Amino acid sequence: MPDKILKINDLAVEYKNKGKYLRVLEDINLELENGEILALVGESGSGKSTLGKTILRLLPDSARIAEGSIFFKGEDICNFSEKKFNDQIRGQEMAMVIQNPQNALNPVFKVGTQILDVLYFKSKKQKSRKELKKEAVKILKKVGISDPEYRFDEYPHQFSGGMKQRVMLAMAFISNPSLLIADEPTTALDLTVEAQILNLLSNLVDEYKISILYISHDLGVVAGLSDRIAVMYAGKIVEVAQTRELFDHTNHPYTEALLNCLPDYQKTKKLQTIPGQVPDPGNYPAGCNFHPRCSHSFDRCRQEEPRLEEIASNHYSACFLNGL
Ligand SMILES: Nc1ncnc2c1ncn2[C@@H]1O[C@H](COP(=O)(O)OP(=O)(O)OP(=O)(O)O)[C@@H](O)[C@H]1O
Repeated sequence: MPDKILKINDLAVEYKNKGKYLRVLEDINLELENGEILALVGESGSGKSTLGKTILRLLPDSARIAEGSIFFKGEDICNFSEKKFNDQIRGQEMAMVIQNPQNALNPVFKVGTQILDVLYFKSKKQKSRKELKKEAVKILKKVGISDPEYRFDEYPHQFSGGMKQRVMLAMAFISNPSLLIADEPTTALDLTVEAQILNLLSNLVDEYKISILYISHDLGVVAGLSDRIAVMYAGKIVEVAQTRELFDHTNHPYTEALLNCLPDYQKTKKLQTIPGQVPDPGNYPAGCNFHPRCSHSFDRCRQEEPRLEEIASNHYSACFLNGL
């Protein structure tokens, strides 16, 4: 099996808006090793979710892959038919957890029934739901739901946000996927529950040895979880490095600005923001997309687009400051 579970080459994605395609992702090159947790970080609107949805083919009809390829376990999955992708990849080899589990769980069915459904399809309809109930209860227990036999017969609205996210993780792991795309799974939770879910995720990763693309707007959250971090801005990856390296030797001014925005719990400095906003697709500036918000920008940044370049071992950054 190839070392890289996922290899994205020169990917560009567009959404149709008022009859015109606008580019939302451009020049995306990313690789994910087996068993690696790669965090995708950036402000709202930078294109993180679009990338996750592109990999899992969950884009709306108004979107298209304009360029590039996505190799999963050595095969270009962009060439798979919808049926092949559905039968072999989505929900089997790749699973997803999203920010709001409320939207993923069906409110009219008991939580246990929804887990049973997943187990039933995993058994290729060979086992009866009665047989599978023991397994479902075991799974609920494994993800930290106390009193699982009783909880099995409850409805999603009777579960807290953290419990619902535990259930979503349980359902995602049932098919033993090789890749999990986690799109801000803890954003709607309070800090202590968030920490519990991150711990649960780490434990599941250790046990199942899967790869994770973890989408977050918060560098603080991914610091203790990810092996590597890719920072996105306005549809492009601007910096990629091992987590420790990214924090210790931050290169791109955008990454630096994101780090400066992390809350200071000692309260020794004021809460920082990045002036301005992520530009909308179709309104990207000439040159470097970040230059209007960058305090280090100079003439070249306004004229040319910087490309990702290796600035240290396995550390890539797209900034003209590196050439000075
Ligand atoms: N269905 C859509 N049609 C048109 N444009 C879209 C659509 N979905 C997203 N976009 C645009 O694509 C850009 C990237 O959005 P995306 O949701 O991928 O960013 P994000 O980094 O995940 O942000 P958030 O954390 O807020 O979800 C944004 O400018 C957004 O407005």
